[in-house]
Amino acid sequence: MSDVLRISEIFGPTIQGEGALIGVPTVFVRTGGCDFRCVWCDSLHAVNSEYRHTWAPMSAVDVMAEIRRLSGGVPLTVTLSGGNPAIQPMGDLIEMGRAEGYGFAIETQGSVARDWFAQLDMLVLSPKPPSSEMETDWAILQDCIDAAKDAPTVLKIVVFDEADYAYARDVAARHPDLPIYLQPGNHTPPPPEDDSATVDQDGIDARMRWLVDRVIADHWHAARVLPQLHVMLWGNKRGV
Ligand SMILES: C[S@@+](CC[C@H](N)C(=O)[O-])C[C@H]1O[C@@H](n2cnc3c(N)ncnc32)[C@H](O)[C@@H]1O
Ligand SMILES: Nc1nc2[nH]cc(C(=O)O)c2c(=O)[nH]1
Ligand code: SF4
Ligand SMILES: [Mg+2]
Repeated sequence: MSDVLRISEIFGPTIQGEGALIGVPTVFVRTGGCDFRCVWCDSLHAVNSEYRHTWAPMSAVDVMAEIRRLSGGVPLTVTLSGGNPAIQPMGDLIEMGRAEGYGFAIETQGSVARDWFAQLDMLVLSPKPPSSEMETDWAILQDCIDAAKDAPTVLKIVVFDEADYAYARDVAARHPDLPIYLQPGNHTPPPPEDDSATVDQDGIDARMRWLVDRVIADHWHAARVLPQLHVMLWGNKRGV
């Protein structure tokens, strides 16, 4: 139980604003550090190394104590996000929390597979479309799916444009058995030093209407299109 986790922030409970668990009360554990640099990342304070002085080294015991405090000791679903939480040793935290009745979901881009994915209540794989300027390693994405074994696994793709949409169709064709969620990109992500920056919600809504039209025109009836609910409610504010 001695592994150190690099933690950017622990906040909540709030509601999960994205994807399969949208609306579900959750505490977020946001880790610091990422192996990707998506051009439109909305969480650069947990990615860029110039912010690493804000990332606290914490033991799984310390993180669990904070989750317990925030949740009033009443078990809920904990969401591990980041940065990329898959580059951190999360196994002990998950084991400890599950023993107390807490559930664990993770948001990760599918670039690192871990044995402990099999202990999750929800693995959200969010491979990155062309607009991110990142490349997908399809073999590693498959390793992530395999590592999850029987743990519920879903795909969540951010879509900004036609090329991203084509990418999402490709991901769905490669993994027809996995539920797939599409979310419109926020083209006004917060600069890492100013999370009060305003969001162009009208622009995001227009992109979501385009995305809905696109899905319907293709008769892509297995797709699920959702907004970032927390962005609609609180804009780019951090910690919600
Ligand atoms: C900040 S990431 C952290 C977890 C992990 N690194 C990942 O990308 O899945 C959490 C989720 O936010 C999404 N996201 C990041 N920036 C976004 C933006 N500008 N618009 C919409 N979704 C965004 C990511 O695609 C991912 O699904
Ligand atoms: N409410 C809320 N929902 C979220 N879903 C994914 C988030 C993330 O940044 O990973 C996030 C977040 O930061 N807040
Ligand atoms: S993988 Fe996730 S945390 Fe990392 S840069 Fe991309 S969106 Fe941000
Ligand atoms: Mg976010």
